[in-house]
Amino acid sequence: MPLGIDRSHFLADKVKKLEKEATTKDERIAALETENAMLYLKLAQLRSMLQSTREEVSVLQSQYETELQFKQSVAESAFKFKQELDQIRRQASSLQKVAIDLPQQFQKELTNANSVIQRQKHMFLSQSSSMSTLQDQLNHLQDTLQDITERHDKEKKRRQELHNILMELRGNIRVHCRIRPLMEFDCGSDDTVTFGRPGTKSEVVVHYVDEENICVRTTKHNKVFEYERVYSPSEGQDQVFDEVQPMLTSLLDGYNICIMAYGQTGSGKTHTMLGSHKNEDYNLTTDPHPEEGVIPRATRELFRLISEKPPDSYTLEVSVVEIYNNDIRDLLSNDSSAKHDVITGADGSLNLPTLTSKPVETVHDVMRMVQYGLRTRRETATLVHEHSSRSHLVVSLTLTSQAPDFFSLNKPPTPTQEISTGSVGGRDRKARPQSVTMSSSSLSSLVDQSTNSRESPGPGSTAAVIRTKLQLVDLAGSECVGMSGVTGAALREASHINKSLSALADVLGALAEHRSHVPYRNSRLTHLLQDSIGGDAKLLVLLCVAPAQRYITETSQCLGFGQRARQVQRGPTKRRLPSSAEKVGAESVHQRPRSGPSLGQSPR
Ligand SMILES: Nc1ncnc2c1ncn2[C@@H]1O[C@H](COP(=O)(O)OP(=O)(O)OP(=O)(O)O)[C@@H](O)[C@H]1O
Repeated sequence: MPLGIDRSHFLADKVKKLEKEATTKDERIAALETENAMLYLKLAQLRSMLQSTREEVSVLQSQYETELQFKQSVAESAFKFKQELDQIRRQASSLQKVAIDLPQQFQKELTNANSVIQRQKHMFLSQSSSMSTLQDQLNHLQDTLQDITERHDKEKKRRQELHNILMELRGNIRVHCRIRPLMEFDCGSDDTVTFGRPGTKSEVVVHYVDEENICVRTTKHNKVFEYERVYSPSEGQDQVFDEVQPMLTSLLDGYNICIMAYGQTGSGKTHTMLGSHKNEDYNLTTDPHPEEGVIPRATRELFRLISEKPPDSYTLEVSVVEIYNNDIRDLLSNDSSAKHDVITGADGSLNLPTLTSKPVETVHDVMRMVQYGLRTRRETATLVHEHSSRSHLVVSLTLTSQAPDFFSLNKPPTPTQEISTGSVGGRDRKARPQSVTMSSSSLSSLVDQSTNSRESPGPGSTAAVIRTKLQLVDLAGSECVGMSGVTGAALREASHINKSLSALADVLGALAEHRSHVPYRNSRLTHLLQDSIGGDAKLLVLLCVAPAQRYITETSQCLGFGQRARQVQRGPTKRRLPSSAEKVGAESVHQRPRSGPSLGQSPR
């Protein structure tokens, strides 16, 4: 083969091949381009699908996230619930345990409580048995105490009775002592702020110890005084009168009675005997008043006792006398300045023949008479207090029994007493013998007035007349002239008061020491009260004391006076008897030596 032909062939072939290949390729390209377009389309479709898918995915994503969150929160809640559940389970299981233990524990505690109750019950039973033993012992002790108290009271009463009998047998003077409360005027010129303070003049130095003892306590000494009865400052008028009351029955039994208040000025004598100055006119009423004193109370009691007796069997008369500057003045007389004197009768009896004596029928009558007398009684305002009594006041109540059967109305006489009767209203001295034996000098005049005014029982009547007298004495107060600050006439009064009171003390001293001479006549006071002091009246001295230091000298003197009075022994008190009266009256001077020297040696 030639090289040029072959090569063109080859090239033609080749071109042809290439052309074929190119056509194939073009076809291929067209196909590919179609395919590519298709693919683009598809791609677009796919893209839009992708887009929507993406959106869906995003929605789903967000849903998923929401769900995831929800799931998470559910999971969290579930976890929490689980935890709570676990806790509840745990609690339930512990509760279960407790529930299981509880009955056992309860049972245990119940058992314990039962045993405690049993123990307590046992203790209670043993305690209540010891309590009841103690209660029994207490009851027993209380019974014993009550028994002892009753026995003590009985013994005390018995002792008091025996003491009283002994006193009566000896003829002792009963002495009571009343301590008044501290009053504003006890300060004197001191500052009232220091009222009652220790170291001041109003300091309380007089102390109530018990019903029978009083103590004076100062920086220098302590001294105890004993009396039949001591009244504390808190005891009132009624308590004082409770002690006085039994004496009044004696008056109806035929004994003379004298109650005398003694003490320094301002110590409460007038308060005790009449009542408080604060009560207008000392309470001149018929009705009882809590503050009224011994005089209205005694009068009321006398009328009460009389009301228990047959009508008209007793009559009462009153006389009111003052001893002022050693003169006796009749405060019921129209002429109260007239002086009266004690007259000694032929039989030795004492009389005040000129004295006024008024019949009385009610307490009001008596108090009206006393009031009348008080209006003229001398009073002066002193530095101690504004109503200082400047005279001794003696209110006498004379009781006349007109009972024909006196002794059936009263106690039977003792064998030593002589009984006879006299004709009432007769002029024969034997017909009115009791009047002569009266301790007061006013008696004779009273006898004359009353016997004359009485309706006489017919001739041959055997009616007995018996007179007894109640003397109620409010003494003027002893006073320290410096302290009371009186001058001029008042100083003279004070001097008379002090003199008469010291005469009274001298009489008691002489009686107590059984001296042969008893100086009754040294003063009108002692002369007037001679029969009551040295004679046979039942005599009660009411000492009145103020508690303040400023009066210590006067108080000590007063308490000493009381001690001296207690030592006086006058022999048995004599009962008034209708027939023996004159005899007793005539003998009164001579009989006294039997009871002790003091009784027989009164100077007449
Ligand atoms: N126990 C008492 N309770 C209350 N007040 C009392 C008591 N005792 C006395 N008094 C009062 O003290 C004052 C003086 O008393 P009272 O006038 O009785 O004294 P007195 O001793 O009679 O004096 P004088 O001797 O100067 O007349 C009065 O205001 C009185 O009311």
